[in-house]
Amino acid sequence: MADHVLVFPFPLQGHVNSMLKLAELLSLAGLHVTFLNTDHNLRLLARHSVAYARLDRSPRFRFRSIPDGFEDERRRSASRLLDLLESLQTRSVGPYKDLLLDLQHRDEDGYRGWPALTCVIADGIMTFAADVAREVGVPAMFFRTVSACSIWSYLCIPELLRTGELPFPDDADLDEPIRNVPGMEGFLRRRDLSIFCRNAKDSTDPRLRLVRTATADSVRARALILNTFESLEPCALEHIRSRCPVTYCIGPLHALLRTYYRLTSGSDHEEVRSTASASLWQEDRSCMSWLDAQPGRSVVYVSFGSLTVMSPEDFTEFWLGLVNSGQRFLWVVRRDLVDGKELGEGAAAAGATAAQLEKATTERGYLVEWVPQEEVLGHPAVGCFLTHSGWNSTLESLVAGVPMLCWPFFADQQTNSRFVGEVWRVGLDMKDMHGRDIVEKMVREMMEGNKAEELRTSAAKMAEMARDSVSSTGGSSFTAFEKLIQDIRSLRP
Ligand SMILES: O=c1ccn([C@@H]2O[C@H](COP(=O)(O)OP(=O)(O)O[C@H]3O[C@H](CO)[C@@H](O)[C@H](O)[C@H]3O)[C@@H](O)[C@H]2O)c(=O)[nH]1
Ligand SMILES: C[C@H]1CC[C@@H]2C(C(=O)O)=CO[C@@H](O)[C@@H]21
Repeated sequence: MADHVLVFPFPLQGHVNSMLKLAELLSLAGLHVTFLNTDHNLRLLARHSVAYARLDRSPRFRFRSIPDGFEDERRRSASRLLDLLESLQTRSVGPYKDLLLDLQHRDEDGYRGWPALTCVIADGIMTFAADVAREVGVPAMFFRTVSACSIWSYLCIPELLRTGELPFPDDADLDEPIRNVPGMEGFLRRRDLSIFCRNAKDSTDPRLRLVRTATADSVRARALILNTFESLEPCALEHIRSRCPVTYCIGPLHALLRTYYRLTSGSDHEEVRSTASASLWQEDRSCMSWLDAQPGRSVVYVSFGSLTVMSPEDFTEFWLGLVNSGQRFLWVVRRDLVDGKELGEGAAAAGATAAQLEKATTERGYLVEWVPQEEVLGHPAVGCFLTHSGWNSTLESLVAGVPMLCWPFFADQQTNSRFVGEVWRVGLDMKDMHGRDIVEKMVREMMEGNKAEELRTSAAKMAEMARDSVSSTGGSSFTAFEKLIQDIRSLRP
């Protein structure tokens, strides 16, 4: 008898990336998988993702979509996250329930031989997705796309509020240590809690409430699945397990997927990095040829993920800092990276210095709108990653052994970057710092001299730990994934 899982990510790039990898893994392990997108994202995936093209032909995999309730085709940007969630909860919930009811029966929709739904794996930020599944009699598990350290800090929000550590006073010293996140007492400062905590004036702040309640609900699930590995976050995981004993750590998912490709194809699949891409935007592959022409470890790869927005001033300061550092750089400049501007206007915002910047960029830099990031990080020319510390980017950099310079924007990123700098020691944390001189100084530290060598050595060790965790001979994530499959199979009605 076969099993069938519906995987439903929150419809943003960072969530779709990891959950599509999870979905592909489930299918490689022999399960039937329905991957649920919003109509908007399915159109983008179908146009731009290499993984989509391959998976859509696979007999055990199918894509389905429902409306997200937004009328327009504009990007689902950081400023619209709460509206997007609200719209999913109110307008998409009907079509979602209808789909689940359909999938409870076999052979619907012409898919002969497809088994009835065994379980739903929903993004933990969408509590309603599991509620509806249970309502129609389908068991549900949660997948959280963020780090265990940030999840644990979110679980401590009630205690931070109770003890008065939250909200921060108006004139808060952001370097003040945080005392009520057990296990992080020695190094977590106010500034390392999510910006959602920093910005909250009281406990009713909507973003604070979202991460607090969604996280509390995620750990009440029958199982929680995380894209991390045991040896990376042992302390946070121990605390999370005190609330949610069945927590599967199966990351880094992109590395586990490579293990499975090797096992199922019998060869060391060289194309894996590109075939796994779940991009919602067109990847500009010309950057790979540009990288081919650069010396080993000479390039600073710069990307702030899919949601970060920065002021024209910060954009200019980053650009000047990179140019003044004298290093080569490859920079992902999304159309909507610079606040309220289109690509090109950001450059214009540099004002009088634009010509100077452009000349230096032509000599040493390369600006693109979107790249195949896993491949870029795996390229020998890349020496460090200037990142916003999104969890996928962090894991991709860890696996590639590339040291990180962190400039977090929001959500889990403030906490991730502290771990990169202080706990894992595989990079430097530049949070809350601004200005060309800082950028120049820190980029130089990352790329030249003793510090750079130290960071490379610890990044290489960390990469080895990550690879060990996905090894088919007893790796913790590999083993946890096998247990997860057994758990899912045991749910069959
Ligand atoms: O040019 C690019 C730039 C990025 N990526 C990929 O896009 C993903 C970006 O994900 P992430 O690094 O996690 O950043 P965000 O897009 O900002 O992700 C959101 O979702 C993550 C998972 O929940 C959170 O950790 C972040 O804080 C949140 O902003 C990664 O897999 C990258 O490989 C590309 O493929 N090409
Ligand atoms: C919807 C955004 C706010 C919190 C979400 C999140 C998480 O904690 O799961 C991380 O990054 C953002 O994409 C999500």
